Amino acid sequence: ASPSSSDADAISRFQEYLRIDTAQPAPDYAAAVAFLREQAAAAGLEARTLELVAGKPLLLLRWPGRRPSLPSILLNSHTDVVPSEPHKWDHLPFSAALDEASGRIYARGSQDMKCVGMQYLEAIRRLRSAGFVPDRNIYITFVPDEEIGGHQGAELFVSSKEFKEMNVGLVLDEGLASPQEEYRVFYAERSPWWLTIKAKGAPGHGAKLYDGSAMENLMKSMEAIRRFRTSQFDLVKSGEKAEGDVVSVNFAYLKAGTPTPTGFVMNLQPSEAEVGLDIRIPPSAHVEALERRLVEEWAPSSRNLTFEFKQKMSVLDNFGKPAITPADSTNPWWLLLEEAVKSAGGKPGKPEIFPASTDARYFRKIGLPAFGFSPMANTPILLHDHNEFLHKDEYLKGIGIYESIIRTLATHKDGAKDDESRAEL
Ligand code: MET
Ligand SMILES: [Zn+2]
Ligand SMILES: [Zn+2]
Repeated sequence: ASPSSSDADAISRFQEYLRIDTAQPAPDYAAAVAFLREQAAAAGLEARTLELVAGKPLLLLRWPGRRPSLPSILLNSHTDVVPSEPHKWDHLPFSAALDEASGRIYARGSQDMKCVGMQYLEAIRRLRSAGFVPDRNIYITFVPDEEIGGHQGAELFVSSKEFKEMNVGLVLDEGLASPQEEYRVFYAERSPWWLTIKAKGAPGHGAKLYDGSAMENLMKSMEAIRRFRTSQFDLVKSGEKAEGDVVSVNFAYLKAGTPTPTGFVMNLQPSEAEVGLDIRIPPSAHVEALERRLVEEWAPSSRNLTFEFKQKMSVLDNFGKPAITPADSTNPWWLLLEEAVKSAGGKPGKPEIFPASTDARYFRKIGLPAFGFSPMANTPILLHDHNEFLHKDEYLKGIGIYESIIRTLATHKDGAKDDESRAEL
């Protein structure tokens, strides 16, 4: 096949994966795994489906290395995607429509992160047909449930016997699109806290001004939360701090009022009100201070408020230190990754803290180095947004970047005596 026809085939395969509806809360994991197993077979990979939790398959692929005792490389991606509001998109989120005029492929998951999973497989196909054989074992995992916290996905997997037998030395997981020409690389991430704050208060006539209503109790909290949010956002706006270095707080939902079949009662002040918060905490944050702020300022029981965590992840690893992967010359894997991106013609950016959260935290927690990287340059950041898209040429370029990365990381640098750090890998 000519290079252009194989590119067209690669695009079609990407579209096929994108068309599988794996949106939470009811992802079609069976269809995704069936499709990916076919792709793995075509790439000549060994495949196992681990059902660590019934109905939540985790696909584990292996490209055996010449020297399987060396630490292996794990290329991870998640198969689930976040929900969407289909009617608000220009192209339906699971149509994977290729807009011929612009070259954009529109789909939920086109950036987050079905692109990366398929690019791993396409890169391996190409390396194989070029006759490349890895020194190390290369593992590729497709994990469930990342978008709801990964507890029955990556978190379970890292403590499985299958994982321990893999002798993983380095993990690659997702990053973010970059509107500039530099590819973004992430060495740590913020930890998510998802919590609800509930207010109770005296009900009463809608015409009456009085203290201690549920709405008033909750609004005072929301004002305090907003002041804090503004203080953090200002640090980003002024350029003093990066997005991943501040605490973000956003309101996810509001729930209050007395519903009727035709709307809400207007002249009744409700006895309960509730808000949902998405908070992200950088590895360096003073967590105790934030917890105190929550108890004393945002949800004080004195104002009839209670809070409940739906998700509370720690910023620390198993040794009590911030879970970060060194991204400098002390880490030979970092040097190899940078070199591989450059030699494929890409520009790696300055390493950053991922502002959202990924499964990489579970690998970092147990002390493994993990980098977040999704090769999408010159692309607006649209994950979790309407009209998420990836340009087909960026997708194809990304395959080339992974060819270089996999080739470089898979190759054991024998006799690199001039470079002590490398000899350790
Ligand atoms: N990746 C998702 C996010 O950052 C889920 C994180 S786990 C709570 O929102
Ligand atoms: Zn993701
Ligand atoms: Zn996501």
